[in-house]
Amino acid sequence: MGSQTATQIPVIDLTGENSKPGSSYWVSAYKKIRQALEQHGFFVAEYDKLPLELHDNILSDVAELFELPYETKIQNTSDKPAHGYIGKIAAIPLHEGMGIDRATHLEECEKFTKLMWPSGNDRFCGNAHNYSKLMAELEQMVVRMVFESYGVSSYYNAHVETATYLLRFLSYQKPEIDEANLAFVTHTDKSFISILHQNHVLGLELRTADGNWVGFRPSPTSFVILAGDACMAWSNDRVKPCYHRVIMKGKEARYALGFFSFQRNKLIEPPKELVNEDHPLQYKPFDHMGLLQFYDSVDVRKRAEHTMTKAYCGVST
Ligand SMILES: O=C(O)CCC(=O)C(=O)O
Ligand SMILES: [Fe+2]
Repeated sequence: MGSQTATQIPVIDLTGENSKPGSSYWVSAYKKIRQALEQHGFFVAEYDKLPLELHDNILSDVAELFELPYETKIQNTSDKPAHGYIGKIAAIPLHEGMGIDRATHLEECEKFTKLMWPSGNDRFCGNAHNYSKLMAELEQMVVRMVFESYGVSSYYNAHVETATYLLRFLSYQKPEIDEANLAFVTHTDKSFISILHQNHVLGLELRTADGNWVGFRPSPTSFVILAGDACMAWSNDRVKPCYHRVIMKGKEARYALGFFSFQRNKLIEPPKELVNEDHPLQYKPFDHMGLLQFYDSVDVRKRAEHTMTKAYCGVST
């Protein structure tokens, strides 16, 4: 713990008894989480509920998934932007991604597995589903802490009821030339919260409040928690969304899992408690999928910018 390359990476221990709501540690942890999200838009959670065996198995499942033929992988389609197969992008040729929408539902994991392995792959399906359930628990713990830190826990249950989760499998092939290769462009996520987890290969970089890029040092119990644009808008601009990117170097492939929360069938708006004279209302109520579609419609260079959320649903001044 505390083993991150730069001192600026906030690491928050959510292991063991620490994840018990109401404990004195819980209160100090949510204060630190709020501070980290307001300052940098991310923190690293130390979390011990993912068994080491599942960590190892799901990452080898991801490697196996990307070995499937291209024709099979492109079957992973979605009507939602950035939810299905992504690959062969000229600017980031090392990257491929695939996704299971509503991955906490077993039938969605089954549907995906059947598409990829028509003769079945129970191990993959079970691992994807179990991983998603554990990540949903972690996401909900973080959201609960954020809501408590702002004194708006009365909104928490309704928020969780309308949450939906996307699990993405991410692959970055080893670069042919051993120099810094941009493998995922600098961007903020459009999610509410994102959780990134990965194998031992370095590459993920996060931008801190002072504008420095810091490298994430992975471990089986480390999870990067990022605030997305939707969380920024919900918090009425208190939380900062985190800019991040992937740079590949070296001789090994990097496999990672992205777990993204969204709100569905309900408009997102800042709780009235977060709007006052010092913090005038910044966003109109907005539909989360509408935000994704808007991002998908704007110029590709603008797509990575969190300011597009203002363009979509900002209150004009
Ligand atoms: O590979 C990673 O860790 C980052 C992926 C990412 O930023 C994303 O899918 O939004
Ligand atoms: Fe991202």
